[in-house]
Amino acid sequence: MATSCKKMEKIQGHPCFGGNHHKNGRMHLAVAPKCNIKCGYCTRKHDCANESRPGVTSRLLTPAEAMVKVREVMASPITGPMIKVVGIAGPGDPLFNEETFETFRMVGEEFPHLIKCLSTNGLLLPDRMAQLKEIGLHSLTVTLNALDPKVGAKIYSHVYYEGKRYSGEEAAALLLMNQLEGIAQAAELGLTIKINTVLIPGVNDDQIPLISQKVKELGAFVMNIMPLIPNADFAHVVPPSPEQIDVLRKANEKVIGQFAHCKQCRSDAIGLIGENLQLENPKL
Ligand SMILES: C[S@+](CC[C@H](N)C(=O)[O-])C[C@H]1O[C@@H](n2cnc3c(N)ncnc32)[C@H](O)[C@@H]1O
Ligand code: SF4
Repeated sequence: MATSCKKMEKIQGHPCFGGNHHKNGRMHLAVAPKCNIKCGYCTRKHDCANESRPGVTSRLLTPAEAMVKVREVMASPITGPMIKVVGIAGPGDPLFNEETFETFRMVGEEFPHLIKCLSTNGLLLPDRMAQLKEIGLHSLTVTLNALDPKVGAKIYSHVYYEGKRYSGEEAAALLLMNQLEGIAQAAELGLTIKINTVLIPGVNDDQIPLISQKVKELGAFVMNIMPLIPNADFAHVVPPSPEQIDVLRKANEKVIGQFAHCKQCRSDAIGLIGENLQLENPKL
């Protein structure tokens, strides 16, 4: 399907989907604390202003507090002109928190020109797709680390779905089924889809080419192969070097476009990619 002009315009405004990342910024709203799965590399316990990695936030916001922040950021001469995207990326899983939907509704009413963007592990994508359509989501990022449930079982210790806790291969297979179905539905809806894949050396190396092929077929726009930040169960794993990531991206770019500017942002980052103006100016 050809990408429409309106869609292209929005993609060009989005720094995390190949848009101009020197000019266009994003604002993450940390309104989603709970998560419904457990990735072996994830830790959300620390709150350190100097630490910049996914899952870290200085303070959780309620939807009303998030709106106060959006108004301040949009009114500021420093950030107002650069912010094109409002994203919800945690610190937990946005689809598992009602606050995500409430916040997007309020943002849409007051700032309809801001691009709405969300990152998820994908478990609830099929269940939440109608709501994502209703709030006018534009860009969706899904983290997909394995196509083989045997590999998935090494990454995910449990999955909590419809009131039941799953573990092992059963958990990984359930997560995968919903991720693939969710990506297909999102593509059908016309969302711009990025796939995050965390490279965990010795665990999911062989999954990367399979994932790139599969998500291209399903209609994803771009892939973001990210290096593991050694933490939690994977604290002992030596992370891949930037050169290794580069080689992998090059090997897969013929299959699907590769995003190369990811700075593995915090859940409350504001500014250009790699920047968090909030930390420099807590008033923001
Ligand atoms: C902005 S998203 C958060 C949304 C959702 N919780 C998820 O995991 O998809 C954060 C991204 O950083 C990844 N991430 C979290 N901890 C990480 C770590 N220690 N090393 C590398 N990537 C990590 C997640 O897998 C996800 O792709
Ligand atoms: S889905 Fe995201 S928030 Fe949940 S455990 Fe994994 S990385 Fe952490």
